[in-house]
Amino acid sequence: MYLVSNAEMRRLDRYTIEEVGIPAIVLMENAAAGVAEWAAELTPEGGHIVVAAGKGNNGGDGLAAARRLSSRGFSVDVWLGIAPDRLTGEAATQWGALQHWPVRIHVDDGSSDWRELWEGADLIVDALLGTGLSRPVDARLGRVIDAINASNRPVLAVDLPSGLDGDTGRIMGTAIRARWTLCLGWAKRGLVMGDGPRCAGTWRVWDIGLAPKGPERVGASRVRMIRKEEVRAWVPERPYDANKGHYGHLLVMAGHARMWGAALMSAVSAYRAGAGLVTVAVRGDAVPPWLGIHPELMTAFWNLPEEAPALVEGKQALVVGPGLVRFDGDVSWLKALLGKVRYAVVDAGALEIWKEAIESGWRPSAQVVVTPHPKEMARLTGLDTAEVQADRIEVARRVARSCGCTVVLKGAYTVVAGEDEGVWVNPTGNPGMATGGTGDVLAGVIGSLLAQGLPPGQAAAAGVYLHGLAGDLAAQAEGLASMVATDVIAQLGPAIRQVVERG
Ligand SMILES: NC(=O)C1=CN([C@@H]2O[C@H](COP(=O)(O)OP(=O)(O)OC[C@H]3O[C@@H](n4cnc5c(N)ncnc54)[C@H](O)[C@@H]3O)[C@@H](O)[C@H]2O)[C@H](O)CC1
Ligand SMILES: [K+]
Repeated sequence: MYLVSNAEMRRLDRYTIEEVGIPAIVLMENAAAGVAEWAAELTPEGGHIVVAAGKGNNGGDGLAAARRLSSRGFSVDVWLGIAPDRLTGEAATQWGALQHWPVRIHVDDGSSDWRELWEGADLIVDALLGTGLSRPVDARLGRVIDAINASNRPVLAVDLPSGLDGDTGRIMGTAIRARWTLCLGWAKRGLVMGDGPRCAGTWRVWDIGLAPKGPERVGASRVRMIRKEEVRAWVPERPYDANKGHYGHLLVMAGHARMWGAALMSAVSAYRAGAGLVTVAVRGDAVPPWLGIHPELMTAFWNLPEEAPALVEGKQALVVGPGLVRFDGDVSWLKALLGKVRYAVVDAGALEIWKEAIESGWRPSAQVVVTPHPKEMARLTGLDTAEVQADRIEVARRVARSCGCTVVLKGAYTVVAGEDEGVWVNPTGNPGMATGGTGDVLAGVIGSLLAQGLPPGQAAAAGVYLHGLAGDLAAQAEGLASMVATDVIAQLGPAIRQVVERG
């Protein structure tokens, strides 16, 4: 499923209308059918629905939905934010049609906030502004948006919560806080960035009949949500004659001393995600007692940085960094390491070292997946965290392009940017995953998929999807506040089963 910008959406609409020949009013009717369908599901039978309609096509969608909801037996009020004679195009057509249905109509007087109207609704349909938002919301419309929010009545937003920028997810002055959003045609980027997740509530995409080849034809940039079906196709199969050699050997170079748990969690997660063999590289020369919790793990020993590269020989992939602290000479050590393996995940403690090496002009022969969280990304790019968060997709894409690697920018709606400019956004996961160790788990899962032979983009996208899904299952079992990283590990198996098994 594509995630498009406002400008791309306009091109996609135009392509279907002008080149494919489906009239705009048909698309609007399709949109309205979806809005009416969901609104009807959300409202008690015969309940009271108030539609807030703006002056453009988003308002037109709302007017058409009002008509349909009235026909379905709901009591409908329509509020219009512009003098009716100033409506144009399809919205004007919808206004004309609406006059033949028994709905109560209110036209904005420019001064009141219509508080009582909103407070009396079982459901408010927000059709004030959609992809046409082009400037901050003015005082007049702002007053109404604030009153709708203050009413605390449930809101279903049409296409986008009004006031939210569809490109960036930024609130333009003020914005509707919707409980649900029906996104029309294609998903909009603003839903997964900035304030989008907070303003849009639960959202889904409704097919309004746009031509499926549109994104290719109009040259939409390749930003997509990761779908379960894709992940299913990527996860390696387990034929009856499988042996562990088919599923790769991963080396985990990670935490020691106070952060040994990072190594353990990465390594166990890698096994849970299907790796054939996992070796943990241990500083020192004795097997630490904590490794005994998981006797399926293998160990390799090293003391001096220059001993590290030899350990990766014969392994299909490497995870380096979780819980790792810096030590002298580490730039050349990491360079040597990334010269001896095909695939690597560079995470946490290794990211700074990797940055230094990259800035000196060096490029690894390994295909690298880096997994920064927003703060680490800020350090990598010299931006501040807010700047990273304000433009997650483009920041990730830029680093992927300039460093020649795959970038996983963690956080709500994790972004995966491939070397080839393709971007995936992950729909799974929840705020319960903001707990120590979940990043180590992710590094292990991606490393595992790399060891099993998935190319970096797929390993990263499948990894974040499965990791998030395991987190969702852990949240179901333990609750958002109580779940911990080992709960996520415990749910990796059920998550993979859910993806691999059809249905
Ligand atoms: N085009 C199509 O074929 C389809 C569009 N659909 C829906 O239409 C909207 C986009 O419609 P558009 O008329 O382009 O814009 P809006 O309705 O979002 O905005 C209306 C109007 O408002 C003005 N405006 C911009 N910013 C502000 C502001 N801050 N305050 C007040 N007014 C503002 C601007 O001049 C706009 O012209 C899309 O989201 C869909 O809902 C249908 O789905 C069918 C196909
Ligand atoms: K809207």
